[in-house]
Amino acid sequence: MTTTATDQQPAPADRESLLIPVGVLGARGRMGTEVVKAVNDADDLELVAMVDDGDWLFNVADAGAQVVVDFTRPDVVMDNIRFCIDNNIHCVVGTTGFDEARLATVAEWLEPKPELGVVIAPNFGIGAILLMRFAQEAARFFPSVEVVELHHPNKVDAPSGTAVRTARLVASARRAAGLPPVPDATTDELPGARGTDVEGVRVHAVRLAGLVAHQEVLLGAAGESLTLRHDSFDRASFMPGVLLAVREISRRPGLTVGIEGFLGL
Ligand SMILES: NC(=O)C1=CN([C@@H]2O[C@H](COP(=O)(O)OP(=O)(O)OC[C@H]3O[C@@H](n4cnc5c(N)ncnc54)[C@H](OP(=O)(O)O)[C@@H]3O)[C@@H](O)[C@H]2O)C=CC1
Ligand SMILES: O=C(O)C1=N[C@H](C(=O)O)C[C@H](O)C1
Repeated sequence: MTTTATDQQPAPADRESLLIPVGVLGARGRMGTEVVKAVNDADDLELVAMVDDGDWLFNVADAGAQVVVDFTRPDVVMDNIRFCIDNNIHCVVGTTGFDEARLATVAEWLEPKPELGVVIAPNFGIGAILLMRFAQEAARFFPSVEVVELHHPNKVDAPSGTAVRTARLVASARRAAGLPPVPDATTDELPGARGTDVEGVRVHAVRLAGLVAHQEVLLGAAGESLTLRHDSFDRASFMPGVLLAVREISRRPGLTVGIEGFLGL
């Protein structure tokens, strides 16, 4: 029997036209390699361009990419986003290094293109996203809180984007609850011993061979502590979130930070 477009399954030619053409930036990197695999394995996506350092960025536009996934480096990601916006390509960005100023710049670039979407997510792992949410929920009940992130030693940025976002979310929940500063009597300290300060929350970064991406949020009150921990043992853990963002982004114009909303959180 011949399958036609009126049957349950679209005819092969129609099916091809339904595939989302995807380009990957940083395609030969640790995350990029995994994204290339995930896109190739997805029935509804088509990998049309792979670009890495030294490659011609115009390849993604020439190949007709509708969505670009960027896992490159903090020092190049802004140029990549600008290029995609100029070329009317939706962006799914996992690269770290975004502060408020950078986010505001991207939002400004998007203003003249109201149909375009850019999602910037410090972490696409579902467990990591839930950990951030749980930490935010717990924050108001505990006077003390610190964040510890642990990563592979090839990571160039510290602390991790996820840790910075977690600390900001926790700090915001503490402010909303009217909590005083975290108690800390330290006056005598070797540089770095207390980590870095993100909006009043101490963040510590560990780099260790054998690790991938891990984070703990330690919360303390009189006589008790709560430890929230997430482990990405394999970069495959980020792929369901990346693919969800690729599929959703054309329906989410403007700038989105984090994929919590895509998950119904
Ligand atoms: N949001 C999330 O869920 C996750 C985010 N990340 C973040 O993603 C980023 C990448 O991480 P990771 O894959 O481990 O890093 P890698 O260094 O393994 O990969 C980055 C790749 O991008 C390449 N690159 C550099 N400049 C350009 C450019 N201008 N255009 C295209 N490609 C370029 C690099 O080449 P070269 O090596 O020659 O510089 C490298 O191949 C980091 O910021 C990391 O923190 C990581 C995991 C999960
Ligand atoms: O570089 C990594 O590996 C990771 N980077 C992201 C971050 O900085 O938060 C996400 C995850 O932690 C893995």
